[in-house]
Amino acid sequence: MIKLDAVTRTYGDFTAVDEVSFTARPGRVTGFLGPNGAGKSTTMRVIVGLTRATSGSATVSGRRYVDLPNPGREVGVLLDASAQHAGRTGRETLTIAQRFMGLPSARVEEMLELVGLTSDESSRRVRDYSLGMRQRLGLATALIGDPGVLILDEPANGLDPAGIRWMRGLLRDFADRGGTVLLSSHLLHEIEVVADDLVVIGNGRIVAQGAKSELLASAGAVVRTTEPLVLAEALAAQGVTSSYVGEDGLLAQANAEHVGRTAFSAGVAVLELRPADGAGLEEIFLQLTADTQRDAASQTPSAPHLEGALA
Ligand SMILES: Nc1ncnc2c1ncn2[C@@H]1O[C@H](COP(=O)(O)OP(=O)(O)OP(=O)(O)O)[C@@H](O)[C@H]1O
Repeated sequence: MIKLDAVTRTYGDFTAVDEVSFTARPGRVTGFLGPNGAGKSTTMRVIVGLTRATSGSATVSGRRYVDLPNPGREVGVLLDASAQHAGRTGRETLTIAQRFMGLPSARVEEMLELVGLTSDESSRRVRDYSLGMRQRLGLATALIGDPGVLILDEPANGLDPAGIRWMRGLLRDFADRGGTVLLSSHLLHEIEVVADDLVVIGNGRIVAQGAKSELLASAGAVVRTTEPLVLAEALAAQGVTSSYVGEDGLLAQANAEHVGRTAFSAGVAVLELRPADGAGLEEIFLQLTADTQRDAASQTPSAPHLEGALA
């Protein structure tokens, strides 16, 4: 379990992380989402003691990371795959971790096999690794101590599609065996597929958190119609907010049946109608973080207010 209680980190008069509280639970994959510069990495660095919190507390398995006697046995950490020692081979990197944690030497081969690094690759120096190979090595280092908690910052970065699928299975399996996974990613589809819980951060503050299923269910329905403006007005007359998605689409804050009946009453032809949960994380993400996005084009007009929906 990872528990954050009102963690704040300031740099001068800039607040990078602002009173962040959440819990990542055993048996669940918690997806940590937010736009560039939102404070994800800083929060993760605070959890593992690489950055000091200005105030608030973060614990892993009930203790501060720095107080864990053999942290690698409790928490597997992959924050920056490029930060690994470039002059060592992959095998050397793992061997050092294995010795440091007092593990049997067989763990090195097991981990190489687990992450799919061949014998030839493991003998190359890390400086000659591709980004995907570095990620695999980073995951192997995170997992070698057989920890119960994983903290991974953008682990899918650089992985090919097969690698992403493999990692998804690995994380799912880890959580299903009772492990706790905290995972940040810009790949919203990945998070949507693998995460059980979501924590969304914008400008250093949590804007939503809760079970993914609840968060997505709160997204309403996506409807494609010949006359989105007419339908948006008909929905607004019933107090239902909606926002435009694409040229002829609306994301409405009501269930699909309600939207269908409203469209029928308004005489609008419906081309497609579905609950937003199939398509929705990107839309929800953009709406929740609309005030904090740096790219105005990514904002949807009249974004409904989901903020704090599950916080
Ligand atoms: N050492 C530092 N000194 C000053 N500002 C910092 C420092 N470290 C982080 N920040 C600032 O804190 C904010 C949060 O950065 P952080 O790296 O946590 O964001 P992020 O959500 O991980 O972003 P990204 O998705 O781009 O990786 C940014 O504005 C960043 O510039």
